[in-house]
Amino acid sequence: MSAPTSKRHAQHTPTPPSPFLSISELVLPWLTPQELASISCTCHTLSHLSKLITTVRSSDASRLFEPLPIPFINTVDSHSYTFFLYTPTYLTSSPNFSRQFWGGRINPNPNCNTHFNFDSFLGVSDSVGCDCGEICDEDCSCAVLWGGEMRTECGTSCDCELNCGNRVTQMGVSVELKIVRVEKKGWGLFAAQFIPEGKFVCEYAGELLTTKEAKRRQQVYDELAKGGCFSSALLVVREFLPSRKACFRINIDATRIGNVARFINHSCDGGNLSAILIRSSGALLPRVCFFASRDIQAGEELSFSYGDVRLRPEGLHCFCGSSCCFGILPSEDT
Ligand SMILES: C[S@@+](CC[C@H](N)C(=O)[O-])C[C@H]1O[C@@H](n2cnc3c(N)ncnc32)[C@H](O)[C@@H]1O
Repeated sequence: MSAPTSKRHAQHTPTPPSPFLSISELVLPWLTPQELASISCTCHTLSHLSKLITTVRSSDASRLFEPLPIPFINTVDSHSYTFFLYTPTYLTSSPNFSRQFWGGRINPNPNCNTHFNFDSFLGVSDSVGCDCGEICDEDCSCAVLWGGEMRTECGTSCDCELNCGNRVTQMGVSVELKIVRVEKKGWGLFAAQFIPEGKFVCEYAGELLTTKEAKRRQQVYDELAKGGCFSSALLVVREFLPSRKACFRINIDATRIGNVARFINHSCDGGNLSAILIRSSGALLPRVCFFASRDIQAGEELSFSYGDVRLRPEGLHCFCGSSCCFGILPSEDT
């Protein structure tokens, strides 16, 4: 005699997810917000899944690439998040992908939680690193003090490990941050905890461009900005030689692919962040990293001055709110 099966029990037996649901969960996180919006109109299940994806996306702009989640917070309008591709460090060539998995329940991204991809760096094969062992001591030859705007760290040509104290910019964003929608400025990056003066905040990550390509893109971005609904994030940093007659120029474009630094707004008073060039042993090019230039309280917006000021009457209005505001957003004279 077989045991009776209660109707209640039969109702609660978990049913395997339908192939449609499983495939949707794998495919939808690859879609852009526009594609998600149009697909969510087609049926109730896809609408529900799209909402879940939006919630996960707005809870972490970094898609698990950084040690801490960096949420989007918006009390100003209906934007839940902004869409871009994420890279935790600079890319020396244009990415060969145009989509990135973002917002699914299981993230298949193989780079998750690896904060620093040395392989993407232009290396110097015969460069000399330190041989301090696993963790460097105070006499480490890599820890040369160059003064305010440049520092050196251990890198690929060193024996030490990633948790060596002379690799402070190589572990990703380790302070709590949030991306907040601000009236008239779009999104802005804010401190979600107290950040002491001198603390590393984040790298400026994106596509490393030739100056020719940077100039071409800047012209395109300037045209698009005239339409009013476009934010570009192309940073140009110049490193002057001691003679100051020539300079080495780094162009990083975080507009299409970048990290949370792409949300840092301009402040005419210089803001609370300093951009410092970090040269790692074994890497040919320095990285641009932001450090707190003073103590920053939880809830303060992070900002810096957008480089050389070129006051253009037709430039965008500046809403930095500082007492020395020029009224016009500086833009790079490429
Ligand atoms: C690198 S993005 C910063 C993030 C941007 N707010 C966003 O929503 O993506 C630079 C753009 O932000 C805006 N922005 C930055 N600082 C600003 C300021 N002080 N006043 C007005 N707009 C600003 C401009 O549109 C500028 O082109």
